[in-house]
Amino acid sequence: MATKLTNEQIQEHLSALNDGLEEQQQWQLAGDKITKTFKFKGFIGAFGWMTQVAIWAEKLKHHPEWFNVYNTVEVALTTHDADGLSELDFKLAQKMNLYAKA
Ligand SMILES: C[C@H](O)[C@H](O)[C@H]1CNC2=NC(N)=NC(=O)C2=N1
Repeated sequence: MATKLTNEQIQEHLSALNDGLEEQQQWQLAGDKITKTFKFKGFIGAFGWMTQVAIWAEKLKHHPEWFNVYNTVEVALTTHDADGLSELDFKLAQKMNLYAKA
């Protein structure tokens, strides 16, 4: 079962996650969630990325909240079982960044 991170741990993880990313591409802390909007080349770009992420989400047993319109995917990550953010949110966020680059 995932453990809820402290505010200090969240700040550390967030800095590491956003390291080297332009401001537009950074994850934001929004209450008990981290959020980011991803843009792709068209719907197939967006949906292809979602498919890759979905396979990872199943592996991690950790699933995103997301909303897709055409080439845009709005993502919010949180750990429902922990009632806050856990390591798993940052693991999944890292994978999302990685697949968005490829
Ligand atoms: C049993 C199963 O692993 C849990 O219900 C998982 C599934 N996916 C999950 N995803 C997210 N985002 N938070 C959870 O607490 C969570 N729990």
